[in-house]
Amino acid sequence: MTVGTEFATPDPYKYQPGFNSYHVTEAIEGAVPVGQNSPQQAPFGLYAEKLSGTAFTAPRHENKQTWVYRIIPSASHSPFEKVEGAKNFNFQSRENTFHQIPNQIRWDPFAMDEEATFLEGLQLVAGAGDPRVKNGIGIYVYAAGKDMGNEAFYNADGDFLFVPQTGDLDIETELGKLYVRPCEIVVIPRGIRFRIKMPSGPVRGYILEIFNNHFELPELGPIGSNGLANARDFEAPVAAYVDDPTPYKLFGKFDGTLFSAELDHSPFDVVGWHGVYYPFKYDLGKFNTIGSISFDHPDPSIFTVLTAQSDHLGTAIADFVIFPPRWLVAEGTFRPPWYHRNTMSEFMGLISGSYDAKEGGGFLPAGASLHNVMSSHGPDAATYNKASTMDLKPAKVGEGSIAFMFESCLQVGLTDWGLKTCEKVQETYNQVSWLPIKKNFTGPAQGSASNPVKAKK
Ligand SMILES: O=C(O)Cc1cc(O)ccc1O
Ligand SMILES: [Fe+2]
Repeated sequence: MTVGTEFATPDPYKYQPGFNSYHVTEAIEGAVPVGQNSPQQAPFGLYAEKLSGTAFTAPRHENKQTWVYRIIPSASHSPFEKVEGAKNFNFQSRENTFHQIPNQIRWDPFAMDEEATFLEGLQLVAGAGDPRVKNGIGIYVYAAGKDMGNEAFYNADGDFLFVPQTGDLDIETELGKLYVRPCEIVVIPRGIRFRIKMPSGPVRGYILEIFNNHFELPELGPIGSNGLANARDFEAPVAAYVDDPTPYKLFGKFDGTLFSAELDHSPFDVVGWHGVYYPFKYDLGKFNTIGSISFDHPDPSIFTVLTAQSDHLGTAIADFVIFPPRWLVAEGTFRPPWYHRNTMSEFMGLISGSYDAKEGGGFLPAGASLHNVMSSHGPDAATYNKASTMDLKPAKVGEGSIAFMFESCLQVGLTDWGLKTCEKVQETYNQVSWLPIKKNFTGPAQGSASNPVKAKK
């Protein structure tokens, strides 16, 4: 058995381990002042700057902030101007209305776009809520083939959780560098400036954006003090800076609208930092999967990697859930997911392989599905037929596969791009999956001798 994903490309960067850990990191020894945050003059002529990810007054266990020591303050840029008519941008702005549809939706694999930079190839597929009141989510796909060059981006609306499906992301952030491959995820919290290069060729993947709070590890309850995604396996970057007078264009997403400003230097000029507000990555291959070792199919919450809570304890604005390779041993049990309707909405994607509830095909790597609030779904006919008659020996499912779900308490709407422009929606998803399911009922016919109650017409 291997733990962690084996990658073809070695990771060129160093990291600091831990989830929500307090980190201190210096690219030049002594860049972070000793004993105080804001001395009259910071070391090496650096500027001290605070980056707040929660209200100043947030309780200690929630409080997230970082002090950065940088060459030029981040405020040194030209005024922001709205970007008009840019390629592809269809963010969650006031002008964008969603299509609210109760039907089950499934998409063929989203297209690659080798001509686009990450920002040009970022498409909002679905979303809910409003960034202005910090309540809601965005679900994106990205497809790109060009490095961002001297362009950087920050998102004022929320945190981004990237799920790469094709190609490696080399991400330069203010707080250091992260190299992220398919089967790894990366979170870039609100406000942190970054740019993306793609050293292994064109990239494609999914992004979950949350307007509320931040991602946390789920509670473990009776599981105990270890299991699922372990804190030690999350990795934060170490400080890395460039002292570079090349002009940069800084893009900002603010209320779903894209703005840009000019800088006369690199925004990646932080020489040292300390705090708990930083980007981080995680290898999904390190997830410690837990499941039923007696009978019945458990709720998928046992597969939660990260959760972003709403203000209602236990109800997530968005959970990030994975379905990794695992053993199924439950006895006397229909092992795939049950048929169900859920008060939460379920957006699913596939990084590689196949998914055990869709033996009939059609849910493909780089594709997706959406089962909205109370939209009925579950195994397709082929899956039911197989799983209801199979010999229940212990079996490994999902070998070489990894599916995931963004599960939200919010009803999710589709953008024009997600419903039409992408041209990937499968018109017959519902018909091919569930209409072929046969009636197996073996009870006595109504009105017969053993069941004299007549059916009311
Ligand atoms: O619908 C799905 O495929 C996702 C899912 C998986 C599971 O094991 C139980 C419930 C659920 O919604
Ligand atoms: Fe489901």
